[in-house]
Amino acid sequence: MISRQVEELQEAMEGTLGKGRFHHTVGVAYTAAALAMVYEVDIENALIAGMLHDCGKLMSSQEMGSFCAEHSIEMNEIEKKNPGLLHGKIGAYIAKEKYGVKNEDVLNAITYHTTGRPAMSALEKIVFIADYIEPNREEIPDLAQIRKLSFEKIDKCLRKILKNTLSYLNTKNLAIDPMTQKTYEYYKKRVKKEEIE
Ligand SMILES: Nc1ncnc2c1ncn2[C@@H]1O[C@H](COP(=O)(O)OP(=O)(O)O)[C@@H](O)[C@H]1O
Repeated sequence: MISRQVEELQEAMEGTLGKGRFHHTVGVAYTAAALAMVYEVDIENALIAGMLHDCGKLMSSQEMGSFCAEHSIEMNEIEKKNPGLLHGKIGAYIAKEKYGVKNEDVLNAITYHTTGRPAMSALEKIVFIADYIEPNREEIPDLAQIRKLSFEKIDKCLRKILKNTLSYLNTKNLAIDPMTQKTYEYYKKRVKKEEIE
């Protein structure tokens, strides 16, 4: 059963996000819940993290920079150059301060949903993947294969998503957060190790 908290968060997101982003958000929340069933993660936490993952996206790049400065949220050089990357950190701040989320794993899943990070928790992996594969996503290379893989071999799926994301980002003229490359290297090694064992 969907909790009152999840219901309220969904209503709050419907009232604040644009229609497209709201549909994406609900897609992420329920895809994260389905992955949580497979990987034995708390379903409620997956729904909450999914519902709130983009709640930090309601501002312009300039506003993101000022928001972080005002609320003492640390910004690295890449984030200063490409403030859109800050929406994860800002989202986690809003999730905690406005929506009362206390669970650190949920807050980390929101913080790292765009870049990932090495050695992610199961919930962090699930939200990162759900953001990429949810049903409203279109026109991503190998998406059908990645969707299938996400329910079968989670680290292999992460490796594939990170590789595709890096290829895609290299075609764009923007500052790439090196965390994505680090995360890719980490999961490449991990999958290799799993294959040997
Ligand atoms: N390492 C990175 N460096 C710079 N931009 C990135 C990086 N990873 C993802 N992005 C870009 O950040 C934007 C937001 O991504 P994401 O948070 O996954 O989207 P969503 O709004 O669907 O949650 C996308 O345009 C994506 O291509």
